[in-house]
Amino acid sequence: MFVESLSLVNFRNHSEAEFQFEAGVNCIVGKNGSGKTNVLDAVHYLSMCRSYLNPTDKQNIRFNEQFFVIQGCWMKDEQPFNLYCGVKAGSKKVFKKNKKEYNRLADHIGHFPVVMISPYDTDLISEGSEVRRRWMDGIISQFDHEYLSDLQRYNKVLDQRNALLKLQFENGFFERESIEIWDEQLIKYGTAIHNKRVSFIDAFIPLFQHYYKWISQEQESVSLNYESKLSETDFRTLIQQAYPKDMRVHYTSVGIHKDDITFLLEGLPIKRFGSQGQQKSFLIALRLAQFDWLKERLNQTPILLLDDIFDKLDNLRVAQLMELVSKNTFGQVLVTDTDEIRVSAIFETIQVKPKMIIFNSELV
Ligand SMILES: Nc1ncnc2c1ncn2[C@@H]1O[C@H](COP(=O)(O)OP(=O)(O)OP(=O)(O)O)[C@@H](O)[C@H]1O
Repeated sequence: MFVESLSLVNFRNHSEAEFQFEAGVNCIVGKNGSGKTNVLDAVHYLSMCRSYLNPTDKQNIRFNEQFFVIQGCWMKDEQPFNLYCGVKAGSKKVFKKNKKEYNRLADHIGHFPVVMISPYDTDLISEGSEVRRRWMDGIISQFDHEYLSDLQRYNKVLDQRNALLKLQFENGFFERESIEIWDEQLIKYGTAIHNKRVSFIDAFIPLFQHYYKWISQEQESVSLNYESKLSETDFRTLIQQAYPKDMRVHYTSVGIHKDDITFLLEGLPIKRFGSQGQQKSFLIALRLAQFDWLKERLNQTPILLLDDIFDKLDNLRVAQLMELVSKNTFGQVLVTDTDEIRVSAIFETIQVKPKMIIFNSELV
């Protein structure tokens, strides 16, 4: 599967732009701020129905414009698929496959997979638990649509339960029976989600450890620890125990919306104890494992988007990584860099001839 062409109108800094890609390695080269990452993000949009960089659709419209359109032609099993995403200020996002609009965006997820490796991945380590939950949910949802609907239902019920807790608090009374109405559904969806998260992390760890060892060439041990109160106590007991607290804070204080994943290096949180180099290797290993995971589950090779990887690693590591991803087991790769000479030299060392797309920022 690969993206053959892409056209952008008013998407971030691109007023109008068209790109043709090859099925193998493609290199987008241009100055800082010329819009290379935005091209990768447009590919991400057509795959995941949302931006990798900015989850608020409207903020991706070019400044002072009213809409953006991204269109792309994907080749999958030798069939072309025309994907369309349109966002207009004040209207609902429109997403189409072969001119037919989706009723539910969830139906698109998992059919045109991509994996992005980006400098913003550091958020996975440095930011709060929500970012890590979103990462895990994003992967599981691509191959398990039941998981995605359970998650959507869970979040809906959670919002309703929280709204009721708040309303009762504002009106100065507490009526447990009316809140309990929401508990059954919360327990049902929450427990199913929790079980799937446990299985995912268990199966994902060995893949991730394999890639970490490969990229770091070090012997240090790394792991992922899924943290959830539901692993110690069943959700029903937790919810009942939490009533006094929920009443006080007027929101639901236990559940899978509080889960986290700790990234471990030698058994300690990498956030506090890992060097910058170790953190970079950790994140790349996480993404490569994600790639393998999706490829196996979806029976479809994701497109690999490598943003600014050359600034992240030393030349030797970059060459090693490029050699890996240029092999047949990886499919289409889109790479960005600022330096044409550097990027050409690296690909020459590994005897790969990428398609070069050179940005002339004046055209943007
Ligand atoms: N909504 C928007 N409208 C217009 N321009 C935007 C919008 N959002 C971002 N930009 C512009 O896009 C540019 C950044 O694009 P992008 O991150 O793709 O560049 P890049 O070529 O990847 O840069 P670098 O090499 O520094 O990573 C910035 O100039 C930014 O101001």
